Amino acid sequence: MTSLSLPAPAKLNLFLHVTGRRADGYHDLQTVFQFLDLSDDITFSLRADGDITLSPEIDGVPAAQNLIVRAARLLQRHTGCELGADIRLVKRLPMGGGLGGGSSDAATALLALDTLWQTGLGSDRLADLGLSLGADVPVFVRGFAAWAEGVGERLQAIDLPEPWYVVLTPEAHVSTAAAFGHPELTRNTTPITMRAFFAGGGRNDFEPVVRRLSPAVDAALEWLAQRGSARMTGTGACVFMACPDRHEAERILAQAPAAGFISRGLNRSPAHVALDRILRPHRI
Ligand SMILES: C[C@@](CO)(OP(=O)(O)O)[C@H](O)COP(=O)(O)OP(=O)(O)OC[C@H]1O[C@@H](n2ccc(N)nc2=O)[C@H](O)[C@@H]1O
Ligand SMILES: Nc1ncnc2c1ncn2[C@@H]1O[C@H](COP(=O)(O)OP(=O)(O)O)[C@@H](O)[C@H]1O
Repeated sequence: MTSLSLPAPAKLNLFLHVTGRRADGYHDLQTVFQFLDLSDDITFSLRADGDITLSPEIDGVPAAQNLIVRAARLLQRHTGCELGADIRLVKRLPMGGGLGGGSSDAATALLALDTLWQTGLGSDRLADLGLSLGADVPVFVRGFAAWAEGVGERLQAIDLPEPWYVVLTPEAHVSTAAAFGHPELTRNTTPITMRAFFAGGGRNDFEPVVRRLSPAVDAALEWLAQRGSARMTGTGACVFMACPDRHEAERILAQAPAAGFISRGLNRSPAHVALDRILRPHRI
């Protein structure tokens, strides 16, 4: 195999609790991750000389800081692999919106290059490696919808309904570090059980602080909440609502005062579905 194309899907945090602050300054979380069928697409072509190239570059993100290139370099360093890759990125996921696009791109790079370079780490070790790039990378590497604890690395598969979502993308950039560092963030939410989540429990602890930081997020949440159960994903700025069907999601989006998209919730990452098809084309 000399080249490989894989999607890098978005995620939603169906709820997000901050349950404590750790000695290293990071925060313990409880969350549920589900994937969306909206993805970036990334093509990896083998190079024999060890170079990593990325095109096109993302405006404002130099290639060396792009999580795709950082993931590729990390895998090279970790395995001693002397191969390289030319990488083409089709970016569709809004950035900095709590949809996890950068982490998902990094995870897809780890999965694709582990295959293309035949470094054979597999998803457990890739997930450990990916954690050093970002707290959201492991769930994308593992590829199953998950109940998550710790900083998001302790994952347990969870079987969720796969509804159509309407997702609004208000014009706001909310820095993850600023949201975690906000003096008014609730940092001691009592952990809940999976049963309580399925009974409708859980919220996003970042909503109050992000609504105060961003009038656009506040307005989008207020508008969506008039139509059903609306929530913010991650540290924002995107907000979402599950709908009974695709038609209803389209209808709500058409009336929305902010830009957005509709997308299906998925319990299995499209990156894994695509990789399985490539590696095991004859399996039913
Ligand atoms: C909040 C979540 C929920 O899924 O999503 P996003 O809103 O970013 O999508 C994630 O936990 C975000 O993970 P990620 O975006 O990978 O964060 P990182 O780059 O690892 O961390 C950025 C900064 O946020 C703070 N941080 C992050 C995670 C965490 N559990 N505790 C923290 O205090 C730290 O100050 C860190 O330096
Ligand atoms: N491949 C990438 N795609 C998106 N963002 C990236 C990428 N590589 C690095 N970044 C940086 O990561 C930041 C967070 O991006 P993203 O993962 O889309 O948002 P979030 O963490 O809110 O879900 C971006 O603003 C950008 O500076």
